[in-house]
Amino acid sequence: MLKMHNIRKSYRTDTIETHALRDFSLEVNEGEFVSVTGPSGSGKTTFLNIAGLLETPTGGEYRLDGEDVSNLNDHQRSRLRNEKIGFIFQGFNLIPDLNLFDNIDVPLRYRGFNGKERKKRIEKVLEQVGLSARAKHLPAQLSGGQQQRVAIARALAGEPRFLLADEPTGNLDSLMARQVMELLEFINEWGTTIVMVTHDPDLARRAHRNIQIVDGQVSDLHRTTAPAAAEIA
Ligand SMILES: Nc1ncnc2c1ncn2[C@@H]1O[C@H](COP(=O)(O)OP(=O)(O)OP(=O)(O)O)[C@@H](O)[C@H]1O
Repeated sequence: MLKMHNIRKSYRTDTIETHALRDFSLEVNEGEFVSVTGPSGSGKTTFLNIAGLLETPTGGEYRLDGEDVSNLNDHQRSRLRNEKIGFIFQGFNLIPDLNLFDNIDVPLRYRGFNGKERKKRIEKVLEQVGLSARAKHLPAQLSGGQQQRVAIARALAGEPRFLLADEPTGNLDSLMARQVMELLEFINEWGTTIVMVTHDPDLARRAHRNIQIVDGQVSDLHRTTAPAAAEIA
């Protein structure tokens, strides 16, 4: 599903060039749940941003569903991103003035779904994350864990095949973190491929596979259980 070969990403400022990713190669199969760990500054977010087509690599090849997406223009990348990829961030990124229903509605409007289709999708995902009764609440009226579940619902409403999560439990206490992790595991069982960056070793171990990034490279591939892709095939 995701195949990166010798990806490089450098950031250049006036005085210094930082090599955030160096000869970074990785394959993620359809249906897998992959956790990504590594020291601060090792390139985890850079990898996720390239995987999610938010940034372009400086070099190397990236194939998504068999299509070479290494050199797409902004318009092509945002079209593919909207079609295939959902994002979850540490800070939830909800719009404070909009209730839950309307927060989830924003990307669906952008995608051009009609009102009936949007309502159907929003009700479905709110039910999936257990927050149907809260549709008219504002984000500030929810706990951190509930806000993250809304952010997950918003990502799911677009029915992405691929969900990218950057420290999704970083702002949560351990109970809420576990609940969010359980929700991600359910979503993965329903068929969505997940790549999750985390600093939490317990959560990282619960994925099918953990990848460590050190100095911009994959340092170790360690499979903890059989991949979901093999179960699906
Ligand atoms: N926009 C940018 N401009 C310049 N340097 C950058 C930029 N984004 C990232 N970097 C550098 O690239 C390297 C990798 O950063 P990245 O954010 O991917 O690390 P990370 O593993 O996600 O770190 P953390 O765990 O602290 O979030 C770091 O040295 C960082 O300073």
